[in-house]
Amino acid sequence: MEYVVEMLDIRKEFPGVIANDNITLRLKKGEIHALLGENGAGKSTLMSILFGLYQADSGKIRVNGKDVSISNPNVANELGIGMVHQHFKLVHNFTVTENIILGMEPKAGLSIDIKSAAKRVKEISEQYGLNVEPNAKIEDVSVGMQQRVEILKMLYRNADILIFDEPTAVLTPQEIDDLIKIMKNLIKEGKSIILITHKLKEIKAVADRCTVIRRGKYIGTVDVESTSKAQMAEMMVGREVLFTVDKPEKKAGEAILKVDNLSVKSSREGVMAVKNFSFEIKEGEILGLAGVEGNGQSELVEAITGLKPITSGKITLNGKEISSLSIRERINSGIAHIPEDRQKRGLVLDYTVGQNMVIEIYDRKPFSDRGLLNHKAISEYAEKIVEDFDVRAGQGVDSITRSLSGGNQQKAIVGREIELKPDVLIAVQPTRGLDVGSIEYIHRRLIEQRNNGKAILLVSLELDEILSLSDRIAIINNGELIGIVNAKDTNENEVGLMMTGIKRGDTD
Ligand SMILES: Nc1ncnc2c1ncn2[C@@H]1O[C@H](COP(=O)(O)OP(=O)(O)OP(=O)(O)O)[C@@H](O)[C@H]1O
Repeated sequence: MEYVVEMLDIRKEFPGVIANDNITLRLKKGEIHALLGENGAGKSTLMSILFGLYQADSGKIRVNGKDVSISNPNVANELGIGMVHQHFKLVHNFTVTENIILGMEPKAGLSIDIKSAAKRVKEISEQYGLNVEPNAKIEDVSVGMQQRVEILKMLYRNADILIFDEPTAVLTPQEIDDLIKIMKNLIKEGKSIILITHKLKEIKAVADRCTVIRRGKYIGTVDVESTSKAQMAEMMVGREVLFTVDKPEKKAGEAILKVDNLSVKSSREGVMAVKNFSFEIKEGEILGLAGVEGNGQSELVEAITGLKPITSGKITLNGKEISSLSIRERINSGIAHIPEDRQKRGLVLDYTVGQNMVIEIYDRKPFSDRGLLNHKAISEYAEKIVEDFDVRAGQGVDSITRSLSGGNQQKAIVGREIELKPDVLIAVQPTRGLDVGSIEYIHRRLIEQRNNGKAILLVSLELDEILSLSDRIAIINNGELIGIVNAKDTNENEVGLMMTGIKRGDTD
């Protein structure tokens, strides 16, 4: 049997949008098959249909050659289909093993024996090189490890058709390399994989074939080895994508944001997350903050935006100290923030897109006047953001935000914050989860802000992004400033080395 899964002419409509418009995808046994498409193209919907979370309006699914009807995820499991979602579904105060057996029916009359379950978890972990400790608590392990627990959960249920939905979006570069090895091991052991990712580099590194969809429609399936990244990008977006941004030379002006000797506590008792950290960002400058995840970047950003109190030091905006101002007062003074976690901090998912676009400024004129909301002004303002940033939503600004695809939610936040025209924009992972076309657009808008004399703090785990957008790069390690270098006179190797704590000159 050549194909383990055949999804034929799958159609799924939501109010105002055809998410899947007769899509066909065929997965061969033993291959890694990438599924590529713009934000909102319909990838998650298609995979949710395969996993039994949604029902197709029409079309056919065959598994191992047989017609099947996948009415819910239990049926998918019985057919050997497993899925690792973008947002993990683990219970934090349970152990790895407890999470893995959670929801499994005990065999008639027998309770599940945790000890033998832990033993089997260990065996599977060793067989696939997952390195998971069965008795560790989820709250104590890294995000990369949590993902491996999700992988183990599928393997424990004997899944051999594995769906990964943007698995690398939450991982550090090292964890990405490890995941690539794990996926290759899985294939060696006879599994077949569907991989959703926006990163063409990853598709090139692991996938055998790639199916491309655009606006719900099937565009084609290509052999990855003989197709270039540019060709795949063009199939996906429908136009040529430039992988570089144009950044004109510019002399930076006066310092807008100044951080002096800042120290911030970590959420772990007795530990400082940021230690005596100082830098400034000038008018017309992008300062990149590079570091391995968890080295104090989040706390630094929280301290500047007012989400977390500082322990000592000073933060000044346009010459005025803001260290003890509230979040809203800081926004009103000219700080905007694209947060790390769009679902927790960025958006209220049950509000409409329109409401979310004015969430920080609805009490200003013209959006409200003497306590009355001006719905027309709010809609017009929101519609402009949605149009400029190409936020695709079935019912435009009236769509409930939860119904937007992940990437479109991200574009909405980025648009909202840039549109505030802030003096300082704190942009944390601004392009996480975005397709290459949208990344290109957001990069252009960030550079435009800089060219207009605004200051930007760019926090990103993508070194390529830091190096191509920043004017200067500050490197953080273990909460300390390792150094600030000019982007023009450095490279990935040097910044990578500094991220491990080695100062410039230390190696001479
Ligand atoms: N439950 C829902 N209700 C209404 N519309 C929905 C729902 N789920 C998805 N959609 C719409 O269907 C379209 C496809 O969304 P989907 O999440 O499948 O895209 P995607 O390709 O996975 O995007 P991304 O790369 O941004 O994650 C989008 O326009 C989205 O707004």
